[in-house]
Amino acid sequence: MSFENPSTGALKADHISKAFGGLKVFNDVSFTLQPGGLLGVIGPNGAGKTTMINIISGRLRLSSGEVTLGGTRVDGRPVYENTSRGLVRSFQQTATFHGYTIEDNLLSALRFSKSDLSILERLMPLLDQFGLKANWGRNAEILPYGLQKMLGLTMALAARPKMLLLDEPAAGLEKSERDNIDTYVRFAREEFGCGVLLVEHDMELIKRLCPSIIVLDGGRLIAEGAPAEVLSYPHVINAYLGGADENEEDADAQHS
Ligand SMILES: Nc1ncnc2c1ncn2[C@@H]1O[C@H](COP(=O)(O)OP(=O)(O)OP(=O)(O)O)[C@@H](O)[C@H]1O
Repeated sequence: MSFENPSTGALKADHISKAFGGLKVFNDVSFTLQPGGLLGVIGPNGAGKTTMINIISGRLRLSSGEVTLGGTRVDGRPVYENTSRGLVRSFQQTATFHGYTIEDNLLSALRFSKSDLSILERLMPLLDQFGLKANWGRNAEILPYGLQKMLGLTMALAARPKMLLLDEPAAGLEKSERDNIDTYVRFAREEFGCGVLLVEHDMELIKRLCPSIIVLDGGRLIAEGAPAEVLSYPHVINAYLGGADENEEDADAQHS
Protein backbone atom coordinates (compact mmCIF):
# COMPACT_ATOMS: atom_id res chain seq x y z
CA MET A 1 0.00 0.00 0.00
CA SER A 2 1.21 3.51 -0.72
CA PHE A 3 0.47 6.67 1.19
CA GLU A 4 2.26 8.89 -1.30
CA ASN A 5 0.43 10.94 -3.89
CA PRO A 6 1.51 9.50 -7.27
CA SER A 7 1.47 12.91 -8.90
CA THR A 8 3.91 14.43 -6.41
CA GLY A 9 6.07 11.46 -5.37
CA ALA A 10 9.50 10.35 -6.51
CA LEU A 11 10.18 8.25 -9.59
CA LYS A 12 12.05 5.14 -8.46
CA ALA A 13 13.69 2.45 -10.53
CA ASP A 14 14.28 -0.50 -8.23
CA HIS A 15 16.74 -3.17 -9.42
CA ILE A 16 15.42 -3.04 -12.97
CA SER A 17 16.69 -5.42 -15.66
CA LYS A 18 15.74 -5.80 -19.31
CA ALA A 19 16.70 -8.47 -21.82
CA PHE A 20 15.61 -8.92 -25.41
CA GLY A 21 15.86 -12.70 -25.79
CA GLY A 22 19.46 -13.48 -24.85
CA LEU A 23 20.58 -9.84 -25.06
CA LYS A 24 20.76 -8.23 -21.62
CA VAL A 25 20.29 -4.51 -22.24
CA PHE A 26 20.62 -3.52 -18.60
CA ASN A 27 20.93 -5.38 -15.38
CA ASP A 28 19.99 -4.51 -11.80
CA VAL A 29 19.86 -0.73 -12.24
CA SER A 30 18.41 1.43 -9.45
CA PHE A 31 17.98 5.19 -9.14
CA THR A 32 15.60 7.77 -7.71
CA LEU A 33 14.42 11.03 -9.25
CA GLN A 34 12.90 13.30 -6.62
CA PRO A 35 9.81 15.39 -7.45
CA GLY A 36 11.00 18.55 -9.19
CA GLY A 37 14.52 17.11 -9.45
CA LEU A 38 16.79 16.77 -12.46
CA LEU A 39 18.80 13.63 -13.16
CA GLY A 40 21.03 13.18 -16.21
CA VAL A 41 21.50 9.76 -17.81
CA ILE A 42 24.53 9.22 -20.00
CA GLY A 43 26.21 6.23 -21.60
CA PRO A 44 27.70 5.18 -24.92
CA ASN A 45 25.54 4.20 -27.89
CA GLY A 46 23.59 1.04 -27.17
CA ALA A 47 23.92 1.41 -23.38
CA GLY A 48 20.16 1.03 -22.95
CA LYS A 49 19.09 4.64 -22.31
CA THR A 50 16.17 4.73 -24.76
CA THR A 51 15.07 1.27 -23.66
CA MET A 52 14.95 2.58 -20.09
CA ILE A 53 12.70 5.47 -21.14
CA ASN A 54 10.50 3.03 -23.07
CA ILE A 55 10.13 0.95 -19.93
CA ILE A 56 9.44 3.80 -17.54
CA SER A 57 6.83 5.29 -19.86
CA GLY A 58 5.09 1.92 -20.28
CA ARG A 59 6.06 1.18 -23.89
CA LEU A 60 8.12 -1.90 -23.00
CA ARG A 61 7.91 -4.44 -20.20
CA LEU A 62 10.67 -5.05 -17.67
CA SER A 63 12.33 -8.45 -17.28
CA SER A 64 12.65 -7.91 -13.51
CA GLY A 65 12.52 -5.14 -10.91
CA GLU A 66 9.98 -2.36 -10.76
CA VAL A 67 9.48 1.33 -11.48
CA THR A 68 7.22 3.36 -9.23
CA LEU A 69 5.95 6.93 -9.22
CA GLY A 70 4.98 8.08 -5.75
CA GLY A 71 4.83 4.44 -4.69
CA THR A 72 2.51 3.39 -7.54
CA ARG A 73 3.87 0.86 -10.02
CA VAL A 74 4.17 2.39 -13.51
CA ASP A 75 6.21 -0.14 -15.49
CA GLY A 76 4.04 -2.44 -17.58
CA ARG A 77 1.14 0.02 -17.40
CA PRO A 78 -0.34 1.47 -20.61
CA VAL A 79 1.32 4.65 -21.86
CA TYR A 80 -1.96 6.63 -21.74
CA GLU A 81 -2.43 5.66 -18.10
CA ASN A 82 1.09 6.80 -17.17
CA THR A 83 0.63 10.00 -19.18
CA SER A 84 -2.49 10.77 -17.17
CA ARG A 85 -0.39 10.26 -14.00
CA GLY A 86 1.94 12.97 -15.30
CA LEU A 87 4.68 10.66 -16.57
CA VAL A 88 5.46 12.06 -20.00
CA ARG A 89 8.26 11.26 -22.45
CA SER A 90 9.78 12.94 -25.48
CA PHE A 91 11.27 11.16 -28.49
CA GLN A 92 14.78 11.24 -29.94
CA GLN A 93 13.36 11.90 -33.41
CA THR A 94 10.83 14.65 -34.04
CA ALA A 95 7.36 13.56 -32.97
CA THR A 96 4.92 15.90 -34.66
CA PHE A 97 1.90 15.16 -36.85
CA HIS A 98 3.07 15.75 -40.39
CA GLY A 99 0.69 17.56 -42.71
CA TYR A 100 -0.63 19.62 -39.78
CA THR A 101 0.20 23.16 -38.72
CA ILE A 102 1.95 24.09 -35.48
CA GLU A 103 -1.39 25.16 -34.06
CA ASP A 104 -3.07 21.86 -35.06
CA ASN A 105 -0.21 19.86 -33.57
CA LEU A 106 -0.49 21.65 -30.24
CA LEU A 107 -4.28 21.39 -30.17
CA SER A 108 -4.01 17.65 -30.89
CA ALA A 109 -1.50 17.26 -28.05
CA LEU A 110 -3.94 19.05 -25.73
CA ARG A 111 -6.78 16.79 -26.85
CA PHE A 112 -4.78 13.58 -26.39
CA SER A 113 -3.82 14.53 -22.87
CA LYS A 114 -7.29 15.91 -22.04
CA SER A 115 -5.77 19.31 -21.26
CA ASP A 116 -7.60 22.57 -21.86
CA LEU A 117 -6.65 25.72 -23.76
CA SER A 118 -5.27 27.39 -20.63
CA ILE A 119 -2.20 25.14 -21.02
CA LEU A 120 -1.59 26.67 -24.44
CA GLU A 121 -1.59 30.12 -22.81
CA ARG A 122 1.00 28.90 -20.32
CA LEU A 123 3.15 27.58 -23.17
CA MET A 124 3.01 30.83 -25.16
CA PRO A 125 6.24 32.38 -23.78
CA LEU A 126 8.09 29.24 -24.85
CA LEU A 127 6.39 29.11 -28.25
CA ASP A 128 7.31 32.73 -28.77
CA GLN A 129 10.92 32.28 -27.76
CA PHE A 130 11.45 29.23 -30.00
CA GLY A 131 9.96 31.01 -33.04
CA LEU A 132 6.97 28.66 -33.15
CA LYS A 133 4.43 31.44 -32.59
CA ALA A 134 5.81 33.30 -35.60
CA ASN A 135 5.18 30.19 -37.73
CA TRP A 136 1.80 29.34 -36.19
CA GLY A 137 -0.10 28.48 -39.38
CA ARG A 138 2.76 26.69 -41.16
CA ASN A 139 2.81 22.99 -41.87
CA ALA A 140 5.08 21.33 -39.27
CA GLU A 141 6.49 19.03 -41.94
CA ILE A 142 8.25 21.81 -43.81
CA LEU A 143 9.70 23.57 -40.78
CA PRO A 144 13.47 23.45 -40.22
CA TYR A 145 14.47 20.44 -38.09
CA GLY A 146 15.29 22.60 -35.05
CA LEU A 147 11.78 24.07 -35.02
CA GLN A 148 10.17 20.65 -35.46
CA LYS A 149 12.19 19.36 -32.53
CA MET A 150 11.17 22.23 -30.26
CA LEU A 151 7.54 21.77 -31.33
CA GLY A 152 7.68 18.09 -30.34
CA LEU A 153 9.22 18.97 -26.98
CA THR A 154 6.66 21.71 -26.33
CA MET A 155 3.87 19.26 -27.19
CA ALA A 156 5.13 17.00 -24.39
CA LEU A 157 4.37 19.84 -21.96
CA ALA A 158 0.74 19.96 -23.12
CA ALA A 159 0.18 16.91 -20.90
CA ARG A 160 1.16 18.91 -17.77
CA PRO A 161 3.96 16.52 -16.81
CA LYS A 162 5.00 15.81 -13.25
CA MET A 163 7.92 13.74 -14.47
CA LEU A 164 9.37 14.45 -17.89
CA LEU A 165 11.51 11.82 -19.62
CA LEU A 166 13.64 13.51 -22.28
CA ASP A 167 15.35 11.27 -24.83
CA GLU A 168 18.29 13.18 -26.30
CA PRO A 169 16.50 16.50 -26.75
CA ALA A 170 19.63 18.14 -28.23
CA ALA A 171 20.22 15.42 -30.85
CA GLY A 172 20.25 16.85 -34.36
CA LEU A 173 20.20 20.47 -33.17
CA GLU A 174 22.80 22.98 -34.35
CA LYS A 175 25.16 24.15 -31.62
CA SER A 176 23.47 27.57 -31.72
CA GLU A 177 20.06 25.96 -31.10
CA ARG A 178 21.07 24.00 -28.02
CA ASP A 179 20.45 26.88 -25.62
CA ASN A 180 16.78 26.24 -26.41
CA ILE A 181 17.06 23.01 -24.43
CA ASP A 182 18.32 24.90 -21.38
CA THR A 183 15.36 27.27 -21.73
CA TYR A 184 12.95 24.36 -22.19
CA VAL A 185 14.14 22.41 -19.16
CA ARG A 186 14.14 25.52 -16.97
CA PHE A 187 10.62 26.41 -18.15
CA ALA A 188 9.30 22.87 -17.58
CA ARG A 189 10.62 22.85 -14.04
CA GLU A 190 9.53 26.37 -13.14
CA GLU A 191 6.13 26.42 -14.87
CA PHE A 192 5.09 22.82 -14.20
CA GLY A 193 7.31 22.01 -11.23
CA CYS A 194 8.17 18.76 -12.89
CA GLY A 195 11.08 16.42 -12.36
CA VAL A 196 13.24 15.77 -15.43
CA LEU A 197 15.11 12.62 -16.45
CA LEU A 198 17.51 13.86 -19.11
CA VAL A 199 19.09 11.30 -21.43
CA GLU A 200 21.72 13.13 -23.44
CA HIS A 201 25.03 12.75 -25.27
CA ASP A 202 25.85 16.47 -25.18
CA MET A 203 28.17 16.61 -22.17
CA GLU A 204 28.28 20.41 -22.09
CA LEU A 205 24.50 20.44 -21.75
CA ILE A 206 24.65 17.74 -19.07
CA LYS A 207 27.29 19.69 -17.12
CA ARG A 208 25.33 22.94 -17.43
CA LEU A 209 21.99 21.52 -16.34
CA CYS A 210 22.32 18.47 -14.13
CA PRO A 211 23.27 18.51 -10.47
CA SER A 212 23.70 14.74 -10.70
CA ILE A 213 23.96 12.03 -13.31
CA ILE A 214 24.05 8.26 -13.68
CA VAL A 215 26.21 6.46 -16.21
CA LEU A 216 25.10 3.28 -17.98
CA ASP A 217 27.54 1.03 -19.76
CA GLY A 218 27.24 -2.54 -20.93
CA GLY A 219 23.95 -2.91 -19.07
CA ARG A 220 25.28 -1.74 -15.71
CA LEU A 221 25.08 1.49 -13.77
CA ILE A 222 28.80 2.21 -13.51
CA ALA A 223 28.83 5.62 -11.80
CA GLU A 224 26.62 8.26 -10.26
CA GLY A 225 27.12 11.70 -8.76
CA ALA A 226 27.93 15.26 -9.81
CA PRO A 227 28.86 15.49 -13.53
CA ALA A 228 32.22 17.21 -13.05
CA GLU A 229 33.35 14.43 -10.74
CA VAL A 230 31.76 11.49 -12.56
CA LEU A 231 33.07 12.57 -15.96
CA SER A 232 36.61 12.54 -14.60
CA TYR A 233 36.45 8.87 -13.49
CA PRO A 234 38.82 6.77 -15.65
CA HIS A 235 36.27 3.96 -16.05
CA VAL A 236 33.66 6.45 -17.30
CA ILE A 237 36.12 8.01 -19.75
CA ASN A 238 37.08 4.50 -20.82
CA ALA A 239 33.43 3.54 -21.40
CA TYR A 240 33.01 6.52 -23.70
CA LEU A 241 36.26 6.29 -25.57
CA GLY A 242 36.24 2.48 -25.73
CA GLY A 243 39.82 2.71 -24.47
CA ALA A 244 42.34 -0.05 -23.96
CA ASP A 245 41.34 -3.27 -22.26
CA GLU A 246 42.02 -3.12 -18.49
CA ASN A 247 44.38 -6.09 -18.69
CA GLU A 248 46.34 -4.37 -21.43
CA GLU A 249 46.58 -1.27 -19.23
CA ASP A 250 47.84 -3.39 -16.34
CA ALA A 251 50.40 -4.98 -18.62
CA ASP A 252 51.49 -1.55 -19.89
CA ALA A 253 51.85 -0.31 -16.32
CA GLN A 254 54.02 -3.29 -15.41
CA HIS A 255 56.33 -2.64 -18.35
CA SER A 256 56.72 1.08 -17.76
N1 LIG B 1 13.09 -4.11 -29.53
C1 LIG B 1 14.36 -4.52 -29.43
N2 LIG B 1 14.69 -5.79 -29.71
C2 LIG B 1 15.97 -6.24 -29.60
N3 LIG B 1 17.00 -5.45 -29.22
C3 LIG B 1 16.74 -4.17 -28.95
C4 LIG B 1 15.41 -3.62 -29.03
N4 LIG B 1 15.45 -2.30 -28.68
C5 LIG B 1 16.74 -2.04 -28.39
N5 LIG B 1 17.51 -3.14 -28.55
C6 LIG B 1 18.94 -3.26 -28.29
O1 LIG B 1 19.15 -2.83 -26.96
C7 LIG B 1 20.39 -2.15 -26.85
C8 LIG B 1 20.16 -0.81 -26.21
O2 LIG B 1 19.50 0.06 -27.15
P1 LIG B 1 19.06 1.53 -26.75
O3 LIG B 1 18.45 2.14 -27.97
O4 LIG B 1 18.25 1.49 -25.53
O5 LIG B 1 20.46 2.19 -26.44
P2 LIG B 1 20.80 3.75 -26.20
O6 LIG B 1 21.67 3.80 -24.99
O7 LIG B 1 19.56 4.55 -26.17
O8 LIG B 1 21.64 4.06 -27.49
P3 LIG B 1 21.82 5.49 -28.28
O9 LIG B 1 22.64 6.37 -27.39
O10 LIG B 1 22.54 5.09 -29.51
O11 LIG B 1 20.44 6.04 -28.55
C9 LIG B 1 20.99 -2.09 -28.24
O12 LIG B 1 21.90 -3.16 -28.36
C10 LIG B 1 19.78 -2.30 -29.14
O13 LIG B 1 20.15 -2.89 -30.36
